[in-house]
Amino acid sequence: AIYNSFAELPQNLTFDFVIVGGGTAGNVVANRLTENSSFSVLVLEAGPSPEGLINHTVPFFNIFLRSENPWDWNYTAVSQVGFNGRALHYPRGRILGGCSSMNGMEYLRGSSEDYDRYADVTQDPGWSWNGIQPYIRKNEHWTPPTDHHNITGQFNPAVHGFHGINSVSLAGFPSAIQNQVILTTQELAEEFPFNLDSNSGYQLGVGWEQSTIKHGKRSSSYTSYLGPEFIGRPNLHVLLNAQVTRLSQTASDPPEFLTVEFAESRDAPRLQVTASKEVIVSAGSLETPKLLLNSGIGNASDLAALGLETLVDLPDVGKNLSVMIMLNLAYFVNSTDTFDDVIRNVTRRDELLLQWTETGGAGLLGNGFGSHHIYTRILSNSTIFENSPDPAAGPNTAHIQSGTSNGNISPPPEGHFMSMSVTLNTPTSRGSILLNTTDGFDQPLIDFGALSTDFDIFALKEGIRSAQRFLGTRAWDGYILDSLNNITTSSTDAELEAFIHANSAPDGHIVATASMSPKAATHGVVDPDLRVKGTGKLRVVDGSILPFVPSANTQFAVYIVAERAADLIKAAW
Ligand SMILES: Cc1cc2nc3c(=O)[nH]c(=O)nc-3n(C[C@H](O)[C@H](O)[C@H](O)COP(=O)(O)OP(=O)(O)OC[C@H]3O[C@@H](n4cnc5c(N)ncnc54)[C@H](O)[C@@H]3O)c2cc1C
Repeated sequence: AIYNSFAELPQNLTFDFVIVGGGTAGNVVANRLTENSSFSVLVLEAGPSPEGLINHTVPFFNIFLRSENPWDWNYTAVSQVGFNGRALHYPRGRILGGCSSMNGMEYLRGSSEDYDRYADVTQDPGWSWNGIQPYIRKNEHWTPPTDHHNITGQFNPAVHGFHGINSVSLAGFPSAIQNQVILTTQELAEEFPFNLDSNSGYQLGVGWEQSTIKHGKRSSSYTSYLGPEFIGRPNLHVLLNAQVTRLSQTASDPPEFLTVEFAESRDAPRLQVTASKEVIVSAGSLETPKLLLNSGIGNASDLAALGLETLVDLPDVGKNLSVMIMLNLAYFVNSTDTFDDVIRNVTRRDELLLQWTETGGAGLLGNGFGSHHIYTRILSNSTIFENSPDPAAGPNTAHIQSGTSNGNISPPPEGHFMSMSVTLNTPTSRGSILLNTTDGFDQPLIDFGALSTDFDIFALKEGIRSAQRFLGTRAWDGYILDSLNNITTSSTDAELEAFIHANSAPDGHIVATASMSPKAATHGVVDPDLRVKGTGKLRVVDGSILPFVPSANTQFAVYIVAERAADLIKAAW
């Protein structure tokens, strides 16, 4: 069951596994471990349930969850030189389901080379593209779109799972720009070939957007993995409003940390629970390193500087942070059939919400805001590669990802738009998560290290130029009127660089703060079985263990990590 307070949790329970964080990964692990009725699991989640919160359920409304709100950790990152000194709000879900309860729902797998690289750098073939195939099938439940249109030619059924837990679907509402997008793939077929399914392992080209949406409603790790058919299991317990502040050492040689300290609020008494088998930290790429550091697991000199005793000297905790960087290009269009009015006109929004409610999820609101994804590479003879090695996982892995949308997600009061995102999928800049204080309720210092390499700036410039070539085809003639951002094909390199520093931002795809590495390696934080190095009975299972971002948004990779981790844990016990 799900409990709102510690007082509600039956006091006679004991737990084999305690999972810190009921987010994207944590709920998968909880579900899979409790398939074994002899395992008892407690999930401790800092936030509340999304039940009844319309902005979390209506897919299109995810755009209203990007600024400060009560279901967010409301982080402010440290000011970034690469962003002209801007200190940005950085959204993360503080709610059951974690970021899967508030993200953009885009379902993107990246390239097969991304996973083969994970296998290479960890020396564990289980993380390869072939190795993860069973977990793709366990996770994915392909679902028809709400309008039941003919989806032949919009995806490849052979690469999808139809019997998994988390729903994935194509949009159930046509986008007014979809024909122009497809025409562009014909007109500039060499640079932008149509790709029947960018999720096949071969991602390059232009594919239809797939989203974690079920019948016009968000499918998150909460709605799926803790769905009604699972949550009644007598061995599955989820405690909300329980923020874990520290893990306490319970054994040495190797050190174990089976006692978990948590509290319902900053000033509330600290409570404790002890697992008998393992503690699994699934608090996400920001809170996981913070928790390890607060528990004395991390770089000895960083810990000493805060007066913390080092119990396990693990220098890479919180280091190597890698995050994708994105820009949004918006263009005035010769049409009023865009979604801009849905965002700025409450009456229009209410009409559509009524339609969504009455039809059980149909219409524009039952979808995300994108239409297609475009994956491109920087040409291999490009000058940047004279001094910077190619950071992509392989020759078929995109450096840049773009998305087309029939509107602007933050439109000015007047005008109608189409927009193209430009995202750096292979960032080479690295940042860090460090403790600011030793209070588990305080925010960590989040330093993206953004745009600190020549490659990253070069790649974003190329991404803008590529978007301009995409929109410069006959397909868009007479439709695109003007650039909202004053970025044109005659903008100079210097103007593009100024635009990038002034406007780019990290997106939600952040990894590597508790990276996996080979078993014997002294670098990294977890081994390929996701055990924290130098400890016993302690694992990390979430986005933080990925040593590189895949060349795609990260929820898919996190679901797969969690599915495989659950199997590894079951096998161990
Ligand atoms: C705004 C936004 C949009 C995104 N859009 C997309 C998208 O469209 N497609 C895509 O693929 N990916 C997207 N992502 C990224 C993707 O959602 C994340 O990579 C993924 O969900 C992270 O999963 P996780 O399990 O690592 O962490 P989370 O899902 O963040 O889970 C961590 C959980 O732990 C809880 N927690 C943290 N600390 C504690 C503590 N001390 N005690 C108790 N509980 C704690 C949190 O509240 C949270 O529930 C987006 C992310 C954001 C923020």
